[in-house]
Amino acid sequence: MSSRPATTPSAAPLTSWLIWLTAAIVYLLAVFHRTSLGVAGLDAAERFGVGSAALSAFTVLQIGVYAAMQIPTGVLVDRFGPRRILTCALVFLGLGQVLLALADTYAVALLARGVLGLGDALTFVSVLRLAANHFPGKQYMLVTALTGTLGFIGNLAATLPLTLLLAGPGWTPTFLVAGLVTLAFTAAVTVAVRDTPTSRTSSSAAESASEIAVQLKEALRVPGTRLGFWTHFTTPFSQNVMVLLWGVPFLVEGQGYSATTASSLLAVFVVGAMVAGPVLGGFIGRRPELRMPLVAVYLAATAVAWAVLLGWPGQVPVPVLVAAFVVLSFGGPFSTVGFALARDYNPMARVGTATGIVNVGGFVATTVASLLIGVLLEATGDYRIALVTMVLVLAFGAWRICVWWLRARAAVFAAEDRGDPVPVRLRRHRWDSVRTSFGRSPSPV
Ligand SMILES: N[C@@H](Cc1c[nH]cn1)C(=O)NCC(=O)O
Repeated sequence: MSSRPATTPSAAPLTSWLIWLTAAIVYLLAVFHRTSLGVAGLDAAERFGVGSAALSAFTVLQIGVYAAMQIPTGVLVDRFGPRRILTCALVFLGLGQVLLALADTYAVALLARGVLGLGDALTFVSVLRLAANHFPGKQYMLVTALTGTLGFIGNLAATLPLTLLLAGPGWTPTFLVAGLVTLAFTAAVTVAVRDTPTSRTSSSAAESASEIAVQLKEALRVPGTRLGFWTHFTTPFSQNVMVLLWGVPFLVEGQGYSATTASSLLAVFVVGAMVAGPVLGGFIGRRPELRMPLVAVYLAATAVAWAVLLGWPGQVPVPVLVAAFVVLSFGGPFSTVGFALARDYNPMARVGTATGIVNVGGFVATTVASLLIGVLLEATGDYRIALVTMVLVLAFGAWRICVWWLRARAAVFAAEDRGDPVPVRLRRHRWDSVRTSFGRSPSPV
């Protein structure tokens, strides 16, 4: 069973909130830097004399670095503590952006985005690991959701304000200042962040490669980690795919709306997630036994939203699009359930590793769905057919959630039967005996 400090208070003190806020601002900065090429893409193409294929290499590199680093980040943060890893993140983010500000060749710019991607990859899991140290389980969902909300503020800052700065002071001053401010923020982290309520830094003993492999295997063996992975796989990808890539083309080419209407409609995703995150996080934190039933209801609502979007005859009216996008925008907030599962079902020393594993889920679903949509669109030229991918990925994820939900419940009941403490009290149902059909003996909670 998970080891928790015996002294965890029922509500975190103000200092914990200030420590979290400092760390969450690092995430805000990371999302700002991550999304800054969205509006700077055309300037980049002009500055470096490259076309759209070379531009997309920036995104591919960034996503590649982010994905490859999630599990190593989890391991590093468990080993060296979030304070040190967040400081490294700021250094990479700041140096990357300074390098981009001064870059005058495409190769240097690509290197800059790679360095920046490394900093970005180190951030989110570190913030959650810090939150796990400072907040009791019932506040963790809220804190995770609020972290996501701060990320959206970083995203918003990288839209109109950044456009105005690029049009005014220009590329070099804008990115130079952004990079230097990020580097300077290391001072705030050094002064304000404490890894745990009782110590400035925390680190585990040096581990060999084989011990790290065991730690990873142990985290993966826990049904709660797997359930978290599939929950994070299934809930946020609709929102991500629409916002990051296919939303505007679907609305403009597939539905015949203007580019302005399309980008205004995409704002629904940001506003919906920013509002829903804290509300959902606060509620689920108080009623953790309801989190998976609510995820199930949300996935059913997502399926209905896609059925309406894809089945509507002719152009989908704006109010219907808004309603469907509001539903899809709750995917980010619901994805935080995955991180809460990682925290609740793993010992504290392994929460970073488990969080890294869970974070990979959303990335995999978003990438697979985006690529499949592109392939199907190329083959058929029909957005409705291409976007059926979303329903298929949703159905696959929902199936995996069902499998691991039953396994996680079986592990909780087995722990209860042994007299072990469990993070969430569940009520047994008749269908809980279905677990035997999956042919697994109950794994550790
Ligand atoms: N699913 C997001 C987190 C989130 C919370 N609310 C809305 N989104 C996520 O996994 N983020 C990882 C990152 O690095 O941004």
